[in-house]
Amino acid sequence: MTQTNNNMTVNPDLAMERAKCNFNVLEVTHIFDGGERNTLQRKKIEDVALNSGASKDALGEEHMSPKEKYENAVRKSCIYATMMKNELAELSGLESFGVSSPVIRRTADAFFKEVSPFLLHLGMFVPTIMGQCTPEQQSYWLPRALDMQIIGTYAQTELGHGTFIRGLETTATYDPETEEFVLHSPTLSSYKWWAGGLGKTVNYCIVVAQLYTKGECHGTHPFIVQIRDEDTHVPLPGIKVGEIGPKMGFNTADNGFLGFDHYRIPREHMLMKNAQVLKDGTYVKVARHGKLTYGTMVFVRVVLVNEVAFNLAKASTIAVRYSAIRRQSKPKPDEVEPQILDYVTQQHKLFIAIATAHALQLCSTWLWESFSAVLAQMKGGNTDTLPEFHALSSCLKAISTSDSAHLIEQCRHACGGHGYMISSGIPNLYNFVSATRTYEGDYTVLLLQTARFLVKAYEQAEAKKPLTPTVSYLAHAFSGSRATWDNSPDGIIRSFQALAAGKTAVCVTNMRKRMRAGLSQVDAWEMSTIQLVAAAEAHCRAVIADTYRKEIVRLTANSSPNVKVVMDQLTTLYLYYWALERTGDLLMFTSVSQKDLVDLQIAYEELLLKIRPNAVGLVDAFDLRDELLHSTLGSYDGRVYERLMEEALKSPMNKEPVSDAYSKYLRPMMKGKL
Ligand SMILES: CCCCCCCC/C=C\CCCCCCCCCCCCCCCC(=O)SCCNC(=O)CCNC(=O)[C@H](O)C(C)(C)COP(=O)(O)OP(=O)(O)OC[C@H]1O[C@@H](n2cnc3c(N)ncnc32)[C@H](O)[C@@H]1OP(=O)(O)O
Ligand SMILES: Cc1cc2nc3c(=O)[nH]c(=O)nc-3n(C[C@H](O)[C@H](O)[C@H](O)COP(=O)(O)OP(=O)(O)OC[C@H]3O[C@@H](n4cnc5c(N)ncnc54)[C@H](O)[C@@H]3O)c2cc1C
Repeated sequence: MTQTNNNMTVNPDLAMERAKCNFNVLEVTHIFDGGERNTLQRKKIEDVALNSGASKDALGEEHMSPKEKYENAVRKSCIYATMMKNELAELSGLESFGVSSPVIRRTADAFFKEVSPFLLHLGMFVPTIMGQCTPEQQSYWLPRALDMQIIGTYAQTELGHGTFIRGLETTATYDPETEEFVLHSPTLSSYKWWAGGLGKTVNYCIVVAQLYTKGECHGTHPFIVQIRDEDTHVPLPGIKVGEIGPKMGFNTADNGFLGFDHYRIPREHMLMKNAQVLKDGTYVKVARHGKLTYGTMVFVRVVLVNEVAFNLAKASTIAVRYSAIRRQSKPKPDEVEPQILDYVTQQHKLFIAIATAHALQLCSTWLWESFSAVLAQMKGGNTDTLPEFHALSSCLKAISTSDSAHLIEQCRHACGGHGYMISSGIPNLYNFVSATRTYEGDYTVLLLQTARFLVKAYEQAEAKKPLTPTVSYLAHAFSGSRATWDNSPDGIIRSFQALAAGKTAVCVTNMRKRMRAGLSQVDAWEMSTIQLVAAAEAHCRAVIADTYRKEIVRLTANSSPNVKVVMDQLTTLYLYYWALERTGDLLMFTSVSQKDLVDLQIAYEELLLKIRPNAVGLVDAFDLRDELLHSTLGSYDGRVYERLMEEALKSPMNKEPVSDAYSKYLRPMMKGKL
């Protein structure tokens, strides 16, 4: 059944797939990693972090009680944090450990099937200190946080409000007598809720509260607040803190609640980069843009695009490898059962997942570079590019998380019944990624932020004013004719832009009509929000398609011919897939004909067949070690059935030949003695 490859026993179907792959897998790995240097660095980090075996558990997390799971996650977080401070810090070339390294973050996934209770410390607490403190505050807090002498989280959301930050109820009232802020939770709905690590792990947190001074409310501001004793870890007087209970995922992250009873903190604990309260209580606004206190959220939205691309790469690796070893049905009676990867419907489910992982990975790098440019400009006092960036990061966060969650679920469907096993790895990926659609700004809410920007840009285009780069296509929205359909990649991208422009135009027209009919601006906007969300989605798809195409052309300029071909096939597949998903829109806003769409469908199906021989090579190119996949179905060697059985035998239910439930309940019932 199996054959040996590099001292590893490999399933013969997988070995056959690898033999027929016609491109250089390593070259594609370099493209995905952003260059050969990054691949080498990633591999070194993975070797140091994973070869010691410290990431492994004797008993699978899924068989532990919630308390055991949590304690095990803390244990491994401490091991990993220590590695990050020592050997990994040097390897990742960082002066201080971890904060900007997605590789370090991704490697951590080998340690946690769900997430680390330190995720919010590194993902939001530290970034907030870096982004919202004055230099003096930073020099005090940052070294302590980076060295993990203190552990923190980001407590913004309350029981009553998550989306609407301006509606938060926690108050921070300045007392000039003592030069302190008094934090208070006036209602049940004002209790902080959700912050990761808050339940049991952290001793500090960033608290976002309504600032009152001299009797006036100045809106929400961030404060750094100690909630537990630095030595005993006991919650401090005036603090009510706990864990919020079981969730769909994130069950090792001890998400918590927090309430304050007139709890006092020193004045200096307000994070004062963007606004200050002087000793006498005078409020001073420093920032040139009103929303800079939302900066950590923007940072995380950028990071999340990369995060979900990585998780989608994992799910597609699992599902494609499994589909190569799984044989099912007998369409041709004289032949052996085919690999399920040979079914065109299976290819339709899976190849878009591979292409989307590439599209999002490349977009995330581009987004990160744009973010760095915006930050550099803001350092010089210029916030002009922030609105466009907020619109861009909002829609990319919304669409990338939503598409990834959908495609991960599709990967599960592609694995049939076995995909439903926790040991397949896919349920944990789905539970993690489906939360990303909600947190850090819900899908609809963020698309509506992008829509605000689109409508303004449309009005600028109408007035023939200059447009910012990502919406420059709106300048062509007033030609009066429908965009010409052309099925070349550039032609399809132009059509996606025409959809976004057309949908935005419809929204503006409808809102104006509604206002003429007597609705207020707010109500006219509200009545148009279904279409506004659709316009923002179309805009985002145009941005992703354009960026993916441009980046792949750039990155493959010096690639070998077969790599160029397979990367071009994936990009084209992405464009065809989304054109076919949006045929109704194309008929509305472009000159596409019924025949064009029939031809496009045929071209799409032929493309699936062309990609088919390279499918396993493409997921191998993601270069995800088995430790990161945590999957019985997706391991490199394809020993799926052996692993499923090994995992089943580990179930505590199999420890005893007869369950206690037999004598307690089954037997009495069956004997009529219950
Ligand atoms: C050691 C162990 C191992 C551990 C392993 C880790 C290893 C780590 C290694 C390295 C670390 C690297 C980092 C890792 C990172 C990992 C991933 C991170 C995962 C983190 C997990 C996070 C969990 C979730 C956390 C949260 O959810 S926190 C809470 C988030 N909350 C939200 O997002 C709320 C959403 N709501 C809003 O943003 C706003 O309320 C709103 C919807 C935007 C509306 O705001 P508001 O009402 O104030 O404004 P409007 O009136 O609507 O608009 C007024 C104008 O303002 C503009 N605007 C709004 N927002 C912004 C903005 N952010 N920037 C700029 N402009 C903005 C808006 O457009 C309007 O403009 P106008 O011109 O139209 O008027
Ligand atoms: C796993 C997880 C971890 C989290 N970690 C943290 C954390 O560490 N720190 C923290 O502060 N928070 C955290 N959160 C909270 C998270 O940020 C919020 O749940 C999220 O921002 C959504 O807000 P909400 O729950 O208030 O949803 P709501 O705003 O109540 O949304 C409910 C529904 O109403 C819709 N809706 C709301 N407002 C509008 C509108 N204006 N227009 C149209 N539709 C609207 C939404 O689209 C959604 O469908 C976490 C959440 C989860 C799930």
